[in-house]
Amino acid sequence: MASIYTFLGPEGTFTEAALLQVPGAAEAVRIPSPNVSIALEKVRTGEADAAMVPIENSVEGGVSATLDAIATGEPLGIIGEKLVPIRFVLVAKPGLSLDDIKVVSTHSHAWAQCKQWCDRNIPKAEYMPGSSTAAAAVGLLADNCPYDAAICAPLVAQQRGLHVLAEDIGDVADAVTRFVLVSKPGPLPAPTGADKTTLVVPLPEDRPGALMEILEQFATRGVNLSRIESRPTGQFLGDYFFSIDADGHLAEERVADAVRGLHRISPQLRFLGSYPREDRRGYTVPRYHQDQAFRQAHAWVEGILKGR
Ligand SMILES: O=C(O)C(=O)Cc1ccccc1
Repeated sequence: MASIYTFLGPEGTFTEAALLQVPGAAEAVRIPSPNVSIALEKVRTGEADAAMVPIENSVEGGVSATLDAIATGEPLGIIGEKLVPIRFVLVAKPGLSLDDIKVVSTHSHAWAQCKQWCDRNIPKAEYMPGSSTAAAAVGLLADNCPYDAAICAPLVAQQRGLHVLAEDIGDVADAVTRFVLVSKPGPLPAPTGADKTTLVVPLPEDRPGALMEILEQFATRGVNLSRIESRPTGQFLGDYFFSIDADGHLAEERVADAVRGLHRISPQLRFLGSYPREDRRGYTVPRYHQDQAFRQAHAWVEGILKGR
């Protein structure tokens, strides 16, 4: 287990709440980072052993800052995931009421998840992007803060004694955010039967069917995908990579075989990790995609080649 953790800070973010679910993290050293890139860089340089960062949520989809920062630079590995139910509160400078709110700051995903509430209750308020919900909330305590209110977790509002104007302002009652624990590449966590594998696959060539060829590698081996997102590489217009989560562990033959297939098509792919699913949801693998079927098929071909 890691002994020094970093996370998207400051104290009181949803990301810190996710980190505190990791056994031992509450007693370990926890260094806040001002953004996801800096958190991952601390792992690359060895300043931290592992970083907790948001990757996906049930309302907004993928967290682009994380998908991009993990896809480039010195390779990193995902060793675990945590799911956190998200509840938002609106905090404001003392003395203000809803009608006084002209500018609101928060993390872009929090804003997207409270948009309908804001349209209904503070329709004139403009949005000012913040690096995290907690950074926006704590900013209200500074002199000359350029915004009037922030959307954040109840925890940071309570910790900092902030003036709460409204509670439970999320548009979707059961919103959940998924966070991943990232370290330097190393041995994979053992397979549990309910695992996830994360990959970054650059689209090999701009030609008809290139994406279908990538998807076929999973489909023909019975590997289900739970997330696929395209992100621009930043090199030139129209150049994309795919960030993919697949059900299963690299130690399973069907996943390994799919990843080998992907490597033939897109040799620059990145394997980011195989790790236990937080929801422990297993998957049914038909007989012909199970390890034994792969091994028998392999042995059968070997036998023919050896003249048996
Ligand atoms: O800003 C935070 O508190 C975070 O941890 C990122 C985030 C933002 C919105 C929903 C979930 C996580």
